[in-house]
Amino acid sequence: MTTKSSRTALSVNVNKVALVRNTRHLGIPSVTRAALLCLEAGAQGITIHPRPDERHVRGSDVYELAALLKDWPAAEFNIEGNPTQNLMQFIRDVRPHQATFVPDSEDQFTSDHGWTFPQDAGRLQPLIAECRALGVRVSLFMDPIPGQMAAAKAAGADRVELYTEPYAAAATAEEREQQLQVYAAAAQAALDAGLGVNAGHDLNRDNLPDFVARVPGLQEVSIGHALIADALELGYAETVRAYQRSIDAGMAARK
Ligand SMILES: CC(=O)[C@@H](O)[C@H](O)COP(=O)(O)O
Ligand SMILES: NCC(=O)COP(=O)(O)O
Repeated sequence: MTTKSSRTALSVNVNKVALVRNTRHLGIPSVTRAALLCLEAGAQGITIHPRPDERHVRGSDVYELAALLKDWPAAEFNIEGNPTQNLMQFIRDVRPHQATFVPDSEDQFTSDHGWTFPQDAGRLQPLIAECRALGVRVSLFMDPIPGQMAAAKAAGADRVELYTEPYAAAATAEEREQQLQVYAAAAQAALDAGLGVNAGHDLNRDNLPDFVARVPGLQEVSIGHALIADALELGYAETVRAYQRSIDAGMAARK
């Protein structure tokens, strides 16, 4: 359980390093080297989303990153995916710290919605139970709807990951404030249900401070697209430090 002073962990999603790597048969940019440099710079975890079509992260990346992270016991490995597709074999094989269940179709452009209860409960419960029996924490990718959180807990989840694209897409200060209130209410409902709170999708170093400051109990943010884009300009190490500064600014502003 996080306290007011608990620090929000940064988990770097390296999907987009793999996307660039896959455009040639040269093995560069290296996904494992990107993860190593981010960990050395202070990232608290690595996230991947090995999609069935292997458009970016490939099965081989999963095992290579698992091997790397064995040398980083303080860092967490978070594997995302749809447990009714290819995710569960990776979870059984490498037993990451966390499995994040995402309801994506195989050909989905990107993740754009969370699970829906009670409709999804029946097929998720046994898969959640299997992960937990393997010692793997389960986080469910969810829209910020307070009324959905108790059902996510009842399905056996440990945490929810709040889908943050609607927050990131806010075009005005008023819209951002409205969104912050939505996410704060959803996070509080998750906490009240006994769930941990993660968040991700389209977060960046500019929208991160307000989110960290206002969303209660935020344990982890997983960030990829914007962070890797920044790393193309700043390098991995300086980028991770910049995102840690954004998190620190949000922590300092917590009431
Ligand atoms: C679940 C989520 O929002 C992201 O973690 C996801 O990994 C994005 O997938 P792409 O990198 O394929 O857009
Ligand atoms: N779960 C969110 C994630 O891992 C990365 O999302 P994005 O920062 O690439 O949008």
